Amino acid sequence: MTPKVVHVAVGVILKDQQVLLALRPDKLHQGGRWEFPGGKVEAGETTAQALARELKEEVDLDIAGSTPWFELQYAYPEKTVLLDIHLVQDFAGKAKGLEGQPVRWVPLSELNQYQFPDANQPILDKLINEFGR
Ligand SMILES: Nc1nc2c([nH]c(=O)n2[C@H]2C[C@H](O)[C@@H](COP(=O)(O)OP(=O)(O)OP(=O)(O)O)O2)c(=O)[nH]1
Ligand SMILES: [Mg+2]
Repeated sequence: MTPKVVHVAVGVILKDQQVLLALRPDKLHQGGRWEFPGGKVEAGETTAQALARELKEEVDLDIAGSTPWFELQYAYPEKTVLLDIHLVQDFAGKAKGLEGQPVRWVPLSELNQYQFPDANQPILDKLINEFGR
């Protein structure tokens, strides 16, 4: 079987030492874990375009732009993901879970209380290193 890599646009949305998290529904891959909002990049889209679309669809935010931060590939037993992680610090709107999912602004100092998808550890480490205080 050819290993397929799923390209995912991930938004680390920061405001006042807080980051926006959303709870993945139980039935989804890595369900029951808190994620950085985002989703699969579709054919013909740039990562930035995919991210803007996903953030509007999932959490009702309008983003003015995003800054590529880093990429991370991770092999789950069932699929391999390429997380293309962008920072978002310029946005409008009030975050709400448009798909019925809980969303929460979480202080960076409290991130250790949340369970994330297995791939996410490097994102958390880098967040604390670069933005924590
Ligand atoms: N959004 C997001 N996805 C993550 C994170 N960490 C992580 O391993 N993933 C994985 C879980 C999924 O396998 C994949 C994202 O796919 P998804 O199913 O949420 O994609 P989507 O929003 O386009 O949803 P759908 O239209 O396919 O239902 O990336 C994260 O922090 N945020
Ligand atoms: Mg998604």
